[in-house]
Parts: sequence; structure tokens; C-alpha cells
Amino acid sequence: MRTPIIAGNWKMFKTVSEAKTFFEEVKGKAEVAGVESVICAPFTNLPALVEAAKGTSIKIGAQNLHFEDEGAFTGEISGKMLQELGVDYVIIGHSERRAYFGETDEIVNKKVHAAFKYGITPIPCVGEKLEEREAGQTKEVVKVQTEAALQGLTAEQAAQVVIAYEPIWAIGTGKSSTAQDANEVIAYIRSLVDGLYGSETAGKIRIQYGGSVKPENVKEYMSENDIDGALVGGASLQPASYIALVEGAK
Ligand SMILES: O=C[C@H](O)COP(=O)(O)O
Repeated sequence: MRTPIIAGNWKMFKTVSEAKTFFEEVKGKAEVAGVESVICAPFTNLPALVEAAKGTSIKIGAQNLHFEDEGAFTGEISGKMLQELGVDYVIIGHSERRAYFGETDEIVNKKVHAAFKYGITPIPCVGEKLEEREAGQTKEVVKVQTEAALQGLTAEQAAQVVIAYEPIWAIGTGKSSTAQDANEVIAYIRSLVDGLYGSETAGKIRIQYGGSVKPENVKEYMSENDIDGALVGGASLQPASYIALVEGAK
């Protein structure tokens, strides 16, 4: 039995004071038995959010990390630093990082390993561009990205990973993939995990859908067999909407 997981990805939104206000409003509400609730915030918000989340069931995540422990990498943050803060999750290889910051499958894999080194659960992101979908290449694209992200992990580690399937054309566009289409790709990703690690690991790994998920459509996705939750951008920014997403995942 896989626990559904709703992760809000705030992207580059919210100052520290805005994050604290948000948390006060969702505390006790975005906490639903049987659903894991995660907020992935900008680095600057993490200390305050980790502190605020103490004694709650809400987990805090980062949106990126560097794969080295430390070094001359101006502007970067390492897993070692995140571990000391007490961060539980980290998003890796979001399509925005791949598109705007040149992250490759190889870098994504190094970051996944770095997260495990510091006891942080990675949420690697995979997904096709519109032209790839139209050319019938969706499965080919997610196969390459998924296998690269998991490369070198043990079965035990792979079972802990949370994969986010986000078709790029559905991100922030209001054009969500149908629940059936998303489920088909997610079931395919699970079959890839089966091929790599066997059915026990494939049965344990959680795979989220992301792309224009809202309180109004979250239940449709959650009713599909292979979809274990959602990685949500825009609709995770308002407390009422975030609470409704977590409630809708039950
Ligand atoms: O990480 C979240 C995704 O990029 C989805 O963003 P969105 O919910 O605003 O479409």
C-alpha cells in the first residue's frame, strides 16, 4: 500500500514572512491521516519552515541541491547543508532546471545520489515536451530520464524515491493531461522500475503526476491506480487551495 503524497512546489515564490504566514494557515489542516503533505520551498524559507513544521506531520523539501558536498560553486547549496537544516525531501531535475539551468540526466543522477548520501528523499522529475508528445516519443523520453535518474541506486533506495511525471506542456498552462493519459505514462514508468528492480520495488515506488493540478481535478488523478499523488506548482501557493489538495488526495 503506497501512501499518497502531495508536494507543493513553490518555485521562486514567497519571502520568509510570507512562508511563515502560509504555514500558520495550513497547520493542522493540510494534515490528513493517510496522506503525506510536503512543502518544497525556496532555500531562504527552509530554516523557518523546518522550525514551524516541528510537531506537525507536514514535511519540508528543497527544490534543488548541488551534487558535491562543498566547494567553489558560487550560489549553490549542498545536501550536507540541507541535511543539517532537517529537510526531508528535495526536488531534482525539474523541467525548469533542465530548461533554464542546463541540468542533464547525468547531473540529475548525481543529485539523486547526493540526496541519499544525506538522508534526503529525492523527487526526480521526468516528462516530455509538447513536440515530443506530438511525435509519439513520450515513452521513449521518460524511459531515458527515469533510467538515468535511478542509475546506480540499490533496490532499497529506488523504493524510497518519489518520481514526478510532469509533461512539460501541462506545467503552469492550465492544460492538464487527462487522468487516464497520465496514468498510462505513470504505469509505464512503474513497468520500467519493475524491469530494473523487480515487482516488489515497482510496487513500492511512488509516482506523482504534475501539471496544472488543482483542488478541482486532484481527485480524478488520485482515483487512477498508478498515480500516487501530485507535484503542484501554482495551486500550492494559497493556503486554502493547498489544504484542499491534501484533503482531495485521501
Ligand atoms: O512542480 C510543479 C509543476 O511544475 C506543476 O506546476 P503547475 O501546477 O503550476 O502546473
